[in-house]
Parts: sequence; structure tokens; C-alpha cells
Amino acid sequence: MAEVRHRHDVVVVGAGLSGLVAATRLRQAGVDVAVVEADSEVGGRTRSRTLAGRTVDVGGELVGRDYTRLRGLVAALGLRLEPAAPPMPHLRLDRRARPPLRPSAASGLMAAAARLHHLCSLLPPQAPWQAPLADRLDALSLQDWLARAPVDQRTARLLGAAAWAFTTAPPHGLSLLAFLQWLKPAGGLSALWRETPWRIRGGAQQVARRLAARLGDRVLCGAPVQAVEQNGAEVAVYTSDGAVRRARRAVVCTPLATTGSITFTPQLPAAQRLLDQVHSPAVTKLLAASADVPRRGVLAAGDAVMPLAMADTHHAVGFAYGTDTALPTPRLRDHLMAVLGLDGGALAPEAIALAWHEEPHIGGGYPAFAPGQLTRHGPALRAGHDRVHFAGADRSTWPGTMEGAVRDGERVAAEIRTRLGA
Ligand SMILES: Cc1cc2nc3c(=O)[nH]c(=O)nc-3n(C[C@H](O)[C@H](O)[C@H](O)COP(=O)(O)OP(=O)(O)OC[C@H]3O[C@@H](n4cnc5c(N)ncnc54)[C@H](O)[C@@H]3O)c2cc1C
Repeated sequence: MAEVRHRHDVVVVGAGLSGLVAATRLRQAGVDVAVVEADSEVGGRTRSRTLAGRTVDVGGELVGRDYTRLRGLVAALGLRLEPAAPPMPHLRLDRRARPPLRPSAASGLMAAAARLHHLCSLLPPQAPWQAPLADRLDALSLQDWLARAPVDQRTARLLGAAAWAFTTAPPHGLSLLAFLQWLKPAGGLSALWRETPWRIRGGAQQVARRLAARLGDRVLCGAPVQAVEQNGAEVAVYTSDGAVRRARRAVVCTPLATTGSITFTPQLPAAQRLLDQVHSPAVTKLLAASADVPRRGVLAAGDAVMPLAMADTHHAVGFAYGTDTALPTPRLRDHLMAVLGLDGGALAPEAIALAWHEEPHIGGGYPAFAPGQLTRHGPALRAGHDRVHFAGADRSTWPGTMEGAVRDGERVAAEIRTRLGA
């Protein structure tokens, strides 16, 4: 196919939240920007679908109290938030642990939460790997820390299960420093327990859809970027349809798990190439329509197949990790029903499961830094390479969240504006 030539100030690779926020901020500053997206739709790891007549989120969904940048964007786009899953007081360790564990009554749990909170306070938010204690915290897995913490076995299991549920990594495979990095912006464990999460009414993908609609024909879907080449004067971005877009700068807003599939010329520095070593664990999110779930919501943690499960009056949600993600949807649905303690038939047969690690341009849930990896790879996360910049939730100070995607999109837009003098 003949080469089609386009010229812009900036080409953004990836139309997830981070790429679209970066493009929007640049556009607002009068920069000529184009966005190229591999998938047939925008939104990346936010994706909304219809289940039993209701909009559900098969990717990012819950909006925390402190998600100030996302909340501002939601309001600016004319969208609204609504209460989502129930707050943590209904947390159950697993099927065998009845009655529900009330974290406020568990003094060991509170002491561990306070210790973790203290450790979080020692980390610089922008670069936790620069903390004086960073090497020591990164050398330990969360499991190592739990084994030494002054908590009983049950509390250690609960904490491990909760961390696994939220970070997608089993406690033995997750660096303590990485867990603290995730926990810090959330305000610590006690803040998480107290929090009532929110969701975006009509689905989280609407944020990306509305941003893309405002950018109009500057956003091109179905165009996987294969190569990014730069010389001293410009960057050329090659897509699989044979087109090339030339620009003064490019920003790559793809997941860490799939960025390595793009060929960079000249080669990226070793520190950036080595980010490939950070694993993004397999995760499947399952949503099942519910005919009769309890009026009061339930949030459960600790089951082997469904470490995290929630239900409200309309639908139940569960997450499977690792090898369990390969189970067929009806089996996952049965596990979801069991961990929520619902009687047979409470969940209607209609269910949606999405295995994010099987999505060719996503490649996993989000990065889970193993012991030793965050101190080694952290400094490369947001480093650019001459005219090529990198951004995304996976590289942000709020990893694994939509807030991180928005913040990092804003960060990289400001960085590029400075370089362009825009
Ligand atoms: C199952 C699940 C549940 C989650 N739940 C929550 C939650 O409740 N709350 C929360 O805040 N966060 C949640 N998250 C995290 C949140 O969804 C993500 O952190 C955020 O959406 C990532 O945005 P991003 O723009 O950084 O990356 P992405 O959304 O992954 O966007 C990257 C884009 O780049 C595109 N791309 C990749 N390769 C190429 C290429 N070669 N050429 C062109 N385009 C390419 C991809 O198709 C994608 O559209 C969840 C994530 C998952 C997977």
C-alpha cells in the first residue's frame, strides 16, 4: 500500500484515558495533535457493555474519593457519578469465615494498617524508589512482610487476599514497596475500608468516548502502531495500514505489557527496554446479572478462584487471576455465586467475562512489580527518549487506576508543551 503522509505537532499512540487526556490538553493549548489507536474503539482498559439491559464496566469502574483529576474531568464532560459497590464493613474473608469480619473490631488488622500507613508516609509520591528505605522495602515481598508483622494468621491471610485482589498479584510475587506505592494514593488501608466507592453513571468508557468525540477526526481507531522512528528533527509513526505520521514529538500511551511490541529506532535505552521484564498478571473480570442479590451489598475477599467479589442489587462482579482466568464463564459464574454466598439461581444465567491478558493490545491487568523491580525500573517509567515521551496509568504515581491515567496524561501534555513552547 502506498505511504500516506500526515504531518502534526504531536502524535499520540493509544486512545485510552491517558492518551486522550494528553491529546485534549495539547489541543487546548493550540497544538496540532493526532491520536492513533490499535483497537476498533477508544477507552483501552475502560470498556462498557450492556448486561440484562444495564450498562456495566468490564474494565476500570470504581472511582475513589480522592480521584480529584478524574472527578473533575467527569464533571467537565457532563457525566455524573453514582454509588457503586458497598463499603468494606461487609467484607468477608471467605465462605468459611462467618460472621462477616468487621475490620474495626480487629485490632491486629488496625495495627498492621497503621504500620503500612506509616511506611507509605515515608515514600516521596513522585518517586517511591528514591526513599531512603526503598531498597529494603523493595527487597521484601508483601508475603515476607506479613510473615514478620505482629498479626495473627487470619489477619495476615485477609491482608494478603485483599492486596492480591486489588493489585492482581499474589503477596509472594509483589514487592512491599510496590504495594505501598499502590496503597499511598488510596490513603492507606483504613481509608479504603471506610470508603464508599463510586462509578460513572452510564459506564466509565463514556469519558474516553466523549474526549474522542471532542477531538473529532484527530482520533483514528483500528490503526496499530508498529514502529516509531526519530531523527534529530522529527518523529515518524508507522501504522499497520502502511501510513506514516510525522510530528515534532510523539507520546506513547500504551500499556507497559504491550509497549515492547512497537519497534523504536533508534533503540530505546536499556533501562526503558528492560521495563518489558515487569509482568502484568492475567486477570478476568466477570459480571453476572443478578435476579435476587441481597439488598445490602456484599464485598468478599479470599476465595481461591474469585479473590475479589462484589454484588449490588443489579449485578455481581468477580475477578479471577492467574490460571483460574482460563475457566469457562459458567464455572466462573458458579464460583462467584458461591463466594458471595448466594443461593442457587440468585444470579441470572446472563454473564460477561473479559480476559484482559488476552486482549492483544493490552496484555494483562496492570503491572505488578516483583521484589527488587521497582527500585530497578522505577526511574525509567516516565523517562522520555529525545522526541518520544511515555505516559499512562502503568507509569503514573497512581498505578492501576483511571486517576493515574488522567494524571499521567496531564503530566506528559505539560512536559510536551514546555518542549514545544506551546
Ligand atoms: C479488570 C480491570 C479492572 C479495573 N478496575 C479499576 C477500577 O475499578 N478503578 C480504577 O480506577 N481503575 C481500574 N482499572 C485500571 C484502569 O482501567 C487503568 O489503569 C486505566 O484505564 C489505564 O489507562 P491508560 O490510558 O493508561 O491505558 P489503556 O487504557 O490500556 O490505554 C492504552 C491504549 O493503547 C492502545 N494500544 C496498545 N498498543 C497500541 C499500538 N501498538 N498502537 C496503537 N494503540 C495501541 C490500547 O488498545 C489502548 O486503547 C482496572 C483495570 C482492569 C484491567
